[in-house]
Formats: sequence, structure tokens, C-alpha cells
Amino acid sequence: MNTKLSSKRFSGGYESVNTNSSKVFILFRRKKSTEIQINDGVTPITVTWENIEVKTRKKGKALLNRVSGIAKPGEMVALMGASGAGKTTLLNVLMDRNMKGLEKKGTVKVNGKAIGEKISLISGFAQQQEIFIPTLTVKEYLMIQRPAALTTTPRASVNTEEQVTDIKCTRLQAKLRMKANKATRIERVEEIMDMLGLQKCRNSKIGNPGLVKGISGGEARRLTFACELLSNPSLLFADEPTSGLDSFMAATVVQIMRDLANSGRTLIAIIHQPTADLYFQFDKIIFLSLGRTAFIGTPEESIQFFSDCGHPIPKNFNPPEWIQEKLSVQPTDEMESYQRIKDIIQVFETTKFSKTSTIELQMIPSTKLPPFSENPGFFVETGALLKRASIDVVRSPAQMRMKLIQKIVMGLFIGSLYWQQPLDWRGVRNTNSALYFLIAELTFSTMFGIMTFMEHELPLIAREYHDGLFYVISYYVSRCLSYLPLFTFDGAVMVLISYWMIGLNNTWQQVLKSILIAVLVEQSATSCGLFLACLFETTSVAIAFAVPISGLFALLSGLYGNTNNFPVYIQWMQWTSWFRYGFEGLVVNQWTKIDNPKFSNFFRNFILDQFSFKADNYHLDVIGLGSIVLFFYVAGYVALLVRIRMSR
Ligand SMILES: Nc1ncnc2c1ncn2[C@@H]1O[C@H](COP(=O)(O)OP(=O)(O)OP(=O)(O)O)[C@@H](O)[C@H]1O
Repeated sequence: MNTKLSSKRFSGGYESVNTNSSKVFILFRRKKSTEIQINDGVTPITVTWENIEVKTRKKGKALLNRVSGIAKPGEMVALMGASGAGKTTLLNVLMDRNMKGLEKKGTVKVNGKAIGEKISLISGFAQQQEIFIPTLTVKEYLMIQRPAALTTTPRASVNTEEQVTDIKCTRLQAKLRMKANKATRIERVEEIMDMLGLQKCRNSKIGNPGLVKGISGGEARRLTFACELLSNPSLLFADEPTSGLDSFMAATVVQIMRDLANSGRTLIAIIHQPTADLYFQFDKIIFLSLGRTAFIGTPEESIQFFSDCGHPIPKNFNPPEWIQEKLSVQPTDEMESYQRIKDIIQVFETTKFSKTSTIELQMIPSTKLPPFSENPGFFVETGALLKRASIDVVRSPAQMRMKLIQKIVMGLFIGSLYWQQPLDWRGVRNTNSALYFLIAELTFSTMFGIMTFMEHELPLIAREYHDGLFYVISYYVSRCLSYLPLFTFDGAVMVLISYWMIGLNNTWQQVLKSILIAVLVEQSATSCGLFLACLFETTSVAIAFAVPISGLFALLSGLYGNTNNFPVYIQWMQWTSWFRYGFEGLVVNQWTKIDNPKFSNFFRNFILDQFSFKADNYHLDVIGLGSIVLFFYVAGYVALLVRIRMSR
């Protein structure tokens, strides 16, 4: 069937009129563009991808097959196709992300240059399921979100002669050129919130769907864009930005994208089942099917192309839905579907659309790239991240409250159980048990607690790291510092509560020395838990390792057997156990200075001897604990670094 279709642009919209009997009449009015103000320093970016082939490494399954295309400055490009067509794989190839287990051939170039994973440093990526910090408000999140972009990124200084023409831009550039102070950052965040309609929810907590009530889905989607705009990228990728939104909200998001493209940026987005109205807002549509390019061209051309292929769009049918259906494998009719898709791809490869695209690819000159975003340095990053992490800790009062309540209850319980122990051999035995119990309590809940804290945050950190926002060390130091009060104060409270109840030696020096041991033991458990959480992908695996490890350290404490009586080849292990150092530290601190005539040196030596503890070992214990803390913090950093680097 020869179906001719004429399509012409008119001011603010498209009119597509099918001229044969199965007439399609589509009238779309482009919404008036709200003027983009954050358009300083936009460097024109052309992304090209040529003969991309992706296979799985193990089975050699082809995911993409000779896929080529181009996205130019000011273009809003939609990647479309049925589920499993290869859209996400192509987007990942373009961004050089998530390629684990896959083998890639072909080239991706930005302004004619192959820059590999550095593309992250000049682009933004609005993910479908953006990960936020739920306890922060919208404004707080934006203020702290991009320390790099908001402080020293010299984006405004590039290509200004071609790009910056209006006064607004120059003004904004001037602000960016100044080392951004707080007022400048606030102004920029305010501008972006205005632009994306986030002012209404500026002080609302972001929340966590299904767990903590927060901003709506549409607001979260706009916040995603806001985060990306802070770094003012000239190239923006988006993964299904309209999915899950109502039609009004989807139109708003597409309008935002349209405005961004109008300001000279290049946008590439996976779009799932758009309404006809939204479909015609795009400049270029790329349909993928079975890992191959089935069409590249304007929305109007897609209608013409499918008509020419013998699949004219019926009256009142949503064009993208119809096309997608023709490019999907129907489970009830697989053979026919494969044949139909093969035919469409074959036709496409002989059309002017495919040829134009190939010619265009050859003609792209190598032009200047925007500067790669620079990290503002360890201290600025750590400060910004520490602020974000601290707000998160403080805004999670339930977590703080629970930790504190738990330790108060345990302090009272231990104190009541070992209430005012006398100075006889039974009392000494009970006192030592109480000291051991304090060490155990400082260990287990802490170690398992920190593991659960970390799990939710790692995807966000991996994402931000690959976006070039900060060094892993900045995040790690800030997170450790933010947890420090939470994982020291409660332990000290527990020890203090039980201290007088048990009747431990209470000169102020001994109290302080006991608290120092308690803090170091809790920090040993914290750092070990952090190390395991960084090392293993899931909390359950980390816990599976933590249980026997902590059990082993507990066995080496000296309470369950005199460590000097252990076989020589295993004795050395006691020096790796914070239980050993902690228990000795508390026992020595308790029994070396007792002001009681009944308490002879012989009795004291007898007490220490049963564990092979030495009266002058307190300082050694502090050094041992400090070394364990340091070792696990450093090991945790290395584990996190490797894991985050490998997660790209
Ligand atoms: N790492 C991988 N290992 C094996 N197969 C993969 C991998 N990544 C993707 N695939 C397969 O490649 C095909 C294309 O996947 P892709 O995620 O790109 O599709 P899509 O078009 O984005 O689909 P959807 O719209 O459902 O997200 C699918 O069949 C998928 O199962």
C-alpha cells in the first residue's frame, strides 16, 4: 500500500496529515518555551556512535548489532523500541557505564574524539530511579549535591565567544568565575528550582517511596534534572524520564528537556510509550529492535517510513505505540514477528534516512570539548559531604534514639546483674565477667548495625563517584566522621551507667581510662563492620562473615582460656583481637590500683595471671586497639575504592 504522508512544521508545533483514505490527522502544539536561564557556557556537543556491537562475554549473545547514529547540539533524541530491544545497552555504551560482562566493538565519539569514560565528566545522567538522601530537603540536597560544580568548575569560561550572547548568561558566568561563595550557590540553586518548578517543595524532605513520605514522583523526577543542571552539562542523558508519571507531569518533564535542547544542549533519552503529543516534541527518534537500528529520523519521517514499509498508522492511533508494536516480537506469533522486523530493518538500511545518517557520521569535524569537571579538592569535598552525611545522621533520630536506648538498657541490665560486687574471689570473677560483657556489647550491636547503614548508600556513592563529583577518600572520611559520634557516645554512656552500679574502681583517671578503652573497642567493631560492608555486596553476606570472625575474636579474649596455653602456632592470633586488648585494658585498669588493705599484690597478680594479662599492659592495649581501628579503616577504604571503581 502506498501511503503518502505530508508533514510540515508550523510555528510552535507540527501538523501531520496523511493523504490517503486511512487518514491520520495529528495536530500538536508545542508549549511556549519557558526561557532557559541556566545556559551559560554551553559548549555544542555532537555525539556519534558507529558500528556498535555488544556481546555478552560468556555466551556471546549479541545485544547490539552494527548500531550507528548521531545526536547534535540542540537536538532532543528519543531512543525507543520494545522491551529488550537494546535501548539501555546503547545508552550504557554511549555513557561507557555498566559494561561489566559485556564485550564492545565500534566507536563512540564526542565532538569527533573518543573520550571513553571521561564522557561522565562533561555530561549529566538523569536516571529513572534516582537515588537521593531521603532525610534531606530538596533545597539542602541541591545545595550540597554538587560541590564540584558549585565551587570551582570553570565551565563558564569555555567557548564563550560562540555561545554567550545575552546579558543574563554573562552575569551568571561572572558569578561562576568568582570562587562560588554561599550566596552565589544559593542564587544558582534558586534559579534552578524556579526553572523546574521545585519552589513549592523546597523545604519538603525527599523521602523514600514506601518507607518515608516525601516529595511526589514528578517532583523527584524534576529534582533529578535539577541535580544534573547544577553542573551545567552540555550533554544530558536520561533514562525513561517520563515513565510512571501522569500525562501532565510527563509533558512538564519533556518540556524541560525541550527547553534544555533549545538552549543548545544535546539530549539523549530512552522514552517509553510516549503520547503522540510528546512524541512530536522530539527532534530525532531512534527505534531499536532486536539490537539493531530500525529507524532514525524525525517523528514525522517515522510515520512516513512505516507507511512506506507497508505499516501505515491507522486513524486515531498513537504513532509511537503502533510503530513499537510493529517492532516487537509477539509471543503468539514469533516467526512472523521476526520476519516483519527483519523486513523493516532491511528497508531502513536502504532508505535515505540510513544513508543520511551514515554520511553525517563521516562529516563530523573534531571540535573543542567542554573542560572536564574538576574536583574542588579533598577538603572542600569532605566538608560538603560531611555536612550532607551529618544532616542525614541527625535527621534519622529513630536510629540515634534506638542505639542510645539499647545501650542505656544494656548498661542498666549489666549494672543490675552485677550489682555492687564484693572484693572476694566470687566478686572478682563476676566483675571480670561484667567487664567482658561490656566488650561484647560494644562489639556485636555496633558491628552489625553499621553494616546495615552502609548498604543503602553505596549505589548513590558509586553513581556520584562516576559522575566525577568527588574522590572516594573524601566520601569515606566524611562518612566515617559523621558516624563517629553515633558509634562512640552510646558506648561511653553504657559504660558510665554500669560503672557505679557494678562498683568498679571510680577514681576519675580509671573512669576515663575505661571510657577510652570502650570507645576504642566500639571503634574497632565499627571499622571492622565498615570494612566488611565495603567488601561484600550485600549485608547478608557481610553478616555471614562477621559472625564467625567476631566469634573468633571473642574466643581469643582470654576469658574462655588462658591465651598463653593456646598452641604456639595459634597464640599470635590473640594480637589481632580487639576483645583481647579491650578485656585486658579494662581488667588491668580495674585491678592494678585498688585502695584496700585486703587486696594484696599476690591477689592482684593471681587475677591477672589467670588470663596471662600483665599489670603494665594498659598502654600496649590502647596502642593495639588504635592499630586495629586504623587497619580496618584503611582496609575499608581500599575495599570501597576497588568496589566503586569496578561498579562502573
Ligand atoms: N549484562 C547483560 N548480560 C546478559 N544479557 C544482557 C545484559 N544486559 C542486557 N542484556 C540483554 O540484552 C537485551 C537488551 O537489554 P536492554 O536492557 O538494553 O533492553 P531495553 O531495550 O533497555 O529493554 P527495557 O525497555 O525492558 O529496559 C535483553 O534481552 C537483555 O536481557
